[in-house]
Amino acid sequence: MSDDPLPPSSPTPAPGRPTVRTAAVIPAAGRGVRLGPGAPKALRALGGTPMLVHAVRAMADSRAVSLVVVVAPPDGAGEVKSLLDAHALPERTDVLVVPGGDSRQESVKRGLDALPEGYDIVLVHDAARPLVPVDTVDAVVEAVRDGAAAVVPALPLADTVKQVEPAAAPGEPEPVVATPDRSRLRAVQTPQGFERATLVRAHETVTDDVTDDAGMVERLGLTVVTVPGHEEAFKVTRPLDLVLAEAVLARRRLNDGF
Ligand SMILES: Nc1ccn([C@@H]2O[C@H](COP(=O)(O)OP(=O)(O)OP(=O)(O)O)[C@@H](O)[C@H]2O)c(=O)n1
Ligand SMILES: C[C@](O)(CO)[C@H](O)COP(=O)(O)O
Repeated sequence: MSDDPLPPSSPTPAPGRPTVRTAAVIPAAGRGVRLGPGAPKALRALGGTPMLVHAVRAMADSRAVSLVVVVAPPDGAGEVKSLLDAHALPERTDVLVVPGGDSRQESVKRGLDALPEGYDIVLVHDAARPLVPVDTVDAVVEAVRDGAAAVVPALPLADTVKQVEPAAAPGEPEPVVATPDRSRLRAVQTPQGFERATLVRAHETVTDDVTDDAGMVERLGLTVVTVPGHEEAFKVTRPLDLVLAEAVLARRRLNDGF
């Protein structure tokens, strides 16, 4: 099994600013149905190393992050713990493993419930985004440190987006009802960063199905801000994404000389 050395990292707190501790919650309890049959997605190999290990390292590579809470498949917490014990992480990073739930939202909530006191900034990062660069992680942390309640990495869209009505019956066409102004749309990634109290309140208050944590904060009526996302922070969702992730990793290894 390949076990790459850790790349160097990132931001030091501005002089005179109190150190605010940051934890990352990694929801990794999904099955990965869209990726096809196999082990739970987070445990599948990317460059010979489980995707989850890449994601944990991506968080731990940021000097801002001192605790990573991994939310494991419900019956797989022991396996995930052994897996992480077997891979190198920076000594400054503590890791907790907790069992997840039936939805991403529930898994994140379980991770939040396990967070010890003393962490005032929380990142939520999909295990399915194993290749997010450390600069993106640091930009999110910086924006929360600068006072934002919630921060998302965001990219402009390459495709035009259509809003459709559901098909009248399976196999029937979906009528297009609108073409939103693309210049004002963004595809958002993770890690998303939050003041801990805001994220906890969102998860205690919002009960409807929202596909990202920042969306839950929006439901509280609070402002979410963006920082530039990164193409390599894409989510491994379908089989082609895994091919792309392997190619990105191979290019990095070539550039890094190993
Ligand atoms: N019950 C769940 C469902 C999802 N996730 C996590 O949420 C992240 C984003 O979800 P997604 O990419 O949709 O993963 P899956 O739910 O595994 O994918 P699919 O919908 O194809 O099954 C992933 O890291 C996934 O492990 C989770 O922790 N708990
Ligand atoms: C959180 C997220 O990755 C932001 O783009 C996304 O909403 C997760 O969606 P999924 O369908 O649960 O993968």
